[in-house]
Amino acid sequence: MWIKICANTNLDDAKLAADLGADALGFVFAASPRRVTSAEVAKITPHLPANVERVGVFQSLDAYEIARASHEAGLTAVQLHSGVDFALLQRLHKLFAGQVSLIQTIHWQVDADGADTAIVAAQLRRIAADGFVSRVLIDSKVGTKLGGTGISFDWDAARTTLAEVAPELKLIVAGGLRPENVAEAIQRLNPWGVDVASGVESEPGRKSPEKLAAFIRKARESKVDSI
Ligand SMILES: O=C(O)c1ccccc1NCC(=O)[C@H](O)[C@H](O)COP(=O)(O)O
Repeated sequence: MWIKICANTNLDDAKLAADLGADALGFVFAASPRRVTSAEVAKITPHLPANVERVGVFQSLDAYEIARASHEAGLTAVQLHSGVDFALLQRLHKLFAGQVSLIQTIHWQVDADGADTAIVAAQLRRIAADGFVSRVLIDSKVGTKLGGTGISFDWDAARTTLAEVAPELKLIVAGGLRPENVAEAIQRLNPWGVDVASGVESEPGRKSPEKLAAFIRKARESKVDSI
């Protein structure tokens, strides 16, 4: 199970998450109480173990701005967190030429009445067909809020779509995960990875060492139900 601890804002939290066994650390460049600049991230990334991915989370920037920020911050992956923009994916795929990997976020509207199933399925099929991205992060959209919501989407409604539509994609579940529910999310959705921001914080932008340790341990220990 691949584990990403997102929305890191300082070196101590990032190092602790890496020491506890996180596979990837996220840095939010989008509008957020946890927002960081590329100059701030550039002071953190050189101190992290080489095998830990450094993922920048971006919204509403063009390909050249994302590439410049990634280079300055020392990122190894970029997570596109606004709607799916296939032209942007294609440009970044070409610009990065395999040096920085891409993660596309798809949002599951928390207050939708089933309509999201068809939208998410169509996006997954198109992403798989285009082949620019192998990892897709499924996050909750709450009203107009696109990240760091602390709210889970409807796992039961999503279960069949996520399991069957594009099995070649590596799916990462996010949105409202906490130490208390990450095992259940893994059992029910059988994702390739999990991602958390607010569920391991003591306050916005500060990680809780106890919650971090518990989240990573529970995610590592989790077993999957047969779907
Ligand atoms: O974390 C944020 O504040 C944030 C704000 C705007 C866009 C993305 C953001 N986070 C990106 C992530 O990958 C989060 O881990 C993901 O949204 C889950 O957050 P949470 O529900 O708090 O675990």
